[in-house]
Amino acid sequence: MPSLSDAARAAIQFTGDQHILFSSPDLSLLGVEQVAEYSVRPGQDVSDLLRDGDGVGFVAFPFRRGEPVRLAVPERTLRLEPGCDHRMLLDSLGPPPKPDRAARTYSLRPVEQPEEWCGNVADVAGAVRRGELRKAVLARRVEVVTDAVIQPPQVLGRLAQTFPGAYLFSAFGLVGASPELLLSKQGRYVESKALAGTVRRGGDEAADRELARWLVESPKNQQEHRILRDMVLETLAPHALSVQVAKEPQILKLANVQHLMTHLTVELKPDHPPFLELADSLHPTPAVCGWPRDAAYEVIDRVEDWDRGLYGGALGWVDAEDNGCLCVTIRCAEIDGAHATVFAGSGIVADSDPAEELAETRAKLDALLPALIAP
Ligand SMILES: C=C(O[C@@H]1C=C(C(=O)O)C=C[C@H]1O)C(=O)O
Repeated sequence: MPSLSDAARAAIQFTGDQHILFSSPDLSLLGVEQVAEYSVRPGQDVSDLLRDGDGVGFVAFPFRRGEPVRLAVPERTLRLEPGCDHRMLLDSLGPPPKPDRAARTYSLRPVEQPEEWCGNVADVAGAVRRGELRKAVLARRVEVVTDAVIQPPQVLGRLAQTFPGAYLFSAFGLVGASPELLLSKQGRYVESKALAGTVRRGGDEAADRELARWLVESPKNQQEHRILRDMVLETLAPHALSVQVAKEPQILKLANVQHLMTHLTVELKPDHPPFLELADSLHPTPAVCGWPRDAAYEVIDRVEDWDRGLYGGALGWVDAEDNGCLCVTIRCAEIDGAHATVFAGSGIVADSDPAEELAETRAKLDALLPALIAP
């Protein structure tokens, strides 16, 4: 297995926790040294900005369409190609600077009161039953307060252990391990791994299989998934020479939950739009917003009195040759010193049960909380 060069190690040591990192199972990128940050429009040609650095930029779409997309261009980007264990990058960050002292206390506080959030779920399910929209994704937050600084590299290291197949990121003030691929592009080929429909894990293989079968046979989850699958397919189809997609969703099994997943591979027409523009046409998908998009935004505005910021957005990289990879910005936390805010959302359709949706967000939060509060 190839290892990092000494120069790369030195660069990483040099940047301490100023690094910006995005890691997929087959490629890890670590941006180092003076990161220039720009606000860009998704249709903008960013290749000149990228060439001011070394040809790669880290990108974050906020949840809200129309808000500027953030592009951070590092002077140097370290790449680990397929075959490398992306955890090597994290390991090579070395032990994070020792906190003044170990954390002794942790407190967790749901920012949205669970009863109120459940009331909103019932309200939105009613709107779906009345035909105002087909699906909306409602989110909630948990605040973590501890008595020592939370170290992003440490959190990332724990997430990498628990979620080895995830898109890991530590960038733009967020740390997370997303299971969902909005879009990746290599030359004329794009891929998307759309997730919607969730069930918890069981205690053993047999229980997992039983729960997965329930998920596959659940009309409510199939409907949530179908809305997403159709939208992704219909958005990419006009640009496609060919599309490969299975008729039925697969099960994606994570450490905390199982999802329905549709994996699409598309060969683009030669005159296809650039990567960020294609990603923008998908974003935000019904996995994090709902459908129709405008009606879902309206419902979210009505019941959520906070700004999702980058949560529910898309995060990843783009290069000067118009290749790139963006995951859906979920299963993540905003870290600020000894304070973190963790996000989780859930797709609401006509027969959503508030208590079940609340339990689903709890299972999703389980992806992050142990990594933040591990002693
Ligand atoms: C919105 C989130 O997750 C999304 C919602 C899902 C669902 O409702 O079943 C499943 C996967 C994700 O696309 C989140 O984790 O915050």
